This record gives sequence, structure tokens and C-alpha cells, in this order.
Amino acid sequence: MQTFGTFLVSLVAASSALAASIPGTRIGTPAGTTSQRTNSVSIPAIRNPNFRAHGPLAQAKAHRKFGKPLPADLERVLSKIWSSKRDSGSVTASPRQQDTEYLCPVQIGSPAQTLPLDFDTGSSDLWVFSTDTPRSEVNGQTVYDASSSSSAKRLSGATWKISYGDGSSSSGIVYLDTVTVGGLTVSRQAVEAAKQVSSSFSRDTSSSGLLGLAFSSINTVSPNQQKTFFDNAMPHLDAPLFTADLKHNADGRYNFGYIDKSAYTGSISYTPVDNSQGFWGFTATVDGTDVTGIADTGTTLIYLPDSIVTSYYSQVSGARYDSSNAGYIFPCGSSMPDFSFNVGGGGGGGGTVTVPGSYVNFAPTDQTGQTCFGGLQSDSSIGISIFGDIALKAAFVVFDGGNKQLGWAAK
Ligand SMILES: O=C(c1ccc(-c2ccco2)nc1O)N(Cc1ccccn1)C1CC1
Repeated sequence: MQTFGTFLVSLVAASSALAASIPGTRIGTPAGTTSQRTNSVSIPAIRNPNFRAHGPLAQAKAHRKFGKPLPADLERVLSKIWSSKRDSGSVTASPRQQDTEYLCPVQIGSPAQTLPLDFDTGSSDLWVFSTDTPRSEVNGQTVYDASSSSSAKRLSGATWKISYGDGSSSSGIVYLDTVTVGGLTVSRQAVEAAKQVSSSFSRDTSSSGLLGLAFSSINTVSPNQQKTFFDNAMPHLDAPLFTADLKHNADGRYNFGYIDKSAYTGSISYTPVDNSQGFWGFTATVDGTDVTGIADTGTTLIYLPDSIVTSYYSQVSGARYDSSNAGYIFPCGSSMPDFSFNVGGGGGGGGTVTVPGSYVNFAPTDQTGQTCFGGLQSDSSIGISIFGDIALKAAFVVFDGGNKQLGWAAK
């Protein structure tokens, strides 16, 4: 963190260094220059084209020059200049195929190439379909072409490979390039170009890749692990956080660096994050039972322990576990109970997130529309509880990387 004193010193040093770099400007007596009068020289005084006039800074410089303390109001003005960072970003998250995934436009390279990416708080690789992806695996997706970006630099020798819990996978090579999300720019961001994608990615024609927002500790680039977009941006943000405001069948929004007070109701309940597995891990309480899981925008459904799931569906007549669908199904006409969980329970009672029953009626199992598949399923085959989009779209969620906490609010 630069103190004001060092700032002034660096300002003076810079201006003299700068003067030295402007052609025709010299510091000190130029060697070998003589004139008619003995021992006199003429020095050009070049205006510094990069100097930005700034009243308070000029005031401070004068006070410093004569060793005078800065008046309180001047101190306040200057500390504000130096304490407030200036970056933030805001991007629309558009739902695809009945909220199965949410895609956000991301600018990569110079000139900018805009790709729709799936923002995934459950993984930490920014990977894209690219001109390196076999034509047979590209099915209408917009691809990244590093060769037409003047700011792209191949990260020599680097490779990546990731496999997701749903059985999908991708792998490839790495470039560093400029990436902008909602007006927030990171230069030299690792952009992982796919040389192979599995069939479920090839079939998903609307998504050009993923932008990982979990912790950089699980980024798969080798031999030198790379940072996520958020990790690279965090030091420049007004606040070290991003928020997810996903919606049912409507555009939502990711904001970086600030909390939009108009986006939620009531107060935000915070709970500590356990990032030991690289995820946004937290503990919620469901019907008095503590559940430790992760907040994962990249997973569509909610996956919780059997006991909670069976208890929920016991309220719905005709609901049952169906092995051919590998999940709980029920008559589509059922009116589903709301599903609530408490966050930040502690002494203050924390806050309750209520997932409307209509969100749990996720989708028909077939064209007949007779039976429907539940948005709440068992985590027994996964090994980790996941609060996916069905839960996240019922709340305004603060992913606070600076304080390693998750904030949940109603909306
Ligand atoms: O898909 C993943 C997932 C994401 C990232 C990684 C990974 C490996 C190496 C770096 O990241 N591995 C995953 O498996 N889900 C969600 C999920 C959904 C369904 C079943 C299992 N899991 C991780 C967040 C929990």
C-alpha cells in the first residue's frame, strides 16, 4: 500500500526521471556546452506532457516542501484518493434451456472477441472453444482465435485438463490475453484454449466455455497453476467480492467489486467459507440439521444428504425415487412445498433462504409431461452437497473473497 509520503517522493522522482526521458531536456549542467558569457548555460524548460494538474496534490506538495503538516481536510481528500480503488464490473447472466445454465458475454483479446461463457463458482479454469478445437467437436459455438489477437501470448509448455462431476471433460493449451467482464479488465489472464471437449460440451451449442470463479488452488493448468479472473481482478476492485443474482427464466447479473443494494430485500446474512477443497464451502441448517456444502453456479440442481431429500419428498404424494431417471420424480401437477435453509444461524438467527416449490418442479421426464424430475436430489453418488442454481436463483449471493465469507439475502 503506497503511503502519501512515498507517493510524493515517487512523484518528484518520476517527474525528474520523466524530464530526463524527454528529448532535449537535461538535468544538471550539460557537458561541453559553452556560451559568450563565461560560466553560464541555457537550459530548456519543457512542460511535462504527462503532468495532470491536481489542486489537492499541488497543495500537499507545497506543504511538504516547507515542512508544514497537512490540514485535516486536505488529509481527508488525499486519503480518499489513495484508499479508493476504482474497478468494478457488471454483466448479464442469461438462462439457457429452462435455467440449466447461465451464460455471460466475455470479451477476450484485441480487438475484442466476445464469447458467451458459463460462470462457474464450482471450478477455477477459464477455458474456451478455440481455433485449436477439432472442427468435429465444434457445433456452432463461437470460438476464440488467439492468432487474431495482438495481445495474445502463448504460455509456452502449459497445458490443462479438467473433468467435471457430470462426466464431462475438456483439455488443451494456454494463452495469456486481455479479458473483460462487464467493463472490468484483466490483462494477462490465462485463457485456456480447448484442443479436446467431451460430447456434452460439443452438444451445448450456446456455450463457448467456462469462466471459473472457485479458488485458484484447483486451477488445472500445469506446470504453473494460473489464477482465476476474479483472483486477478480482486486487488483492483473497490471491494474484494462478486455477487450472483441468478433468476428463474429471466436474465440475472454478476457484479464485481460492489454490492447493489437495490438487488435484494432485507439484510444479508454472512457465513464463513471453507475453501480447503478449492470451493465456496459453507454450512447451512435445514430443518435443524447442519448441512455442509458448496455454492456452485455451474451445477443446475441442489444435491443434499438422503435424509433431507427423502423427508422433503415425503410431503408430495406420488413422489418416489425412480432408478430409470436416477432421481426423485413426481406427478407434474403436484404443488411442491417450498424448500428453506438457514444461513449464518449463529446467535443472531441468521437468514432464511426460501426456494419456491415451483423451482423444485424442475422439468418433465419425457414428452408426455406426466412425471416431473425434482430440482432437489440426493448427494449420495457425488460425495459433496451442492447448492446449485435451483437454490442460488432464490437468493442474492455475495461471494466475498477478501473476508472468505458467503452472504445470502432474499430478493
Ligand atoms: O462438476 C464439478 C466439478 C468442478 C470442478 C472440478 C475440478 C477438478 C479439478 C479442478 O476442478 N471437478 C468437479 O467435479 N462439480 C459439481 C458436480 C456436479 C455433479 C457431480 C459432481 N460434481 C464440483 C463442484 C463440485
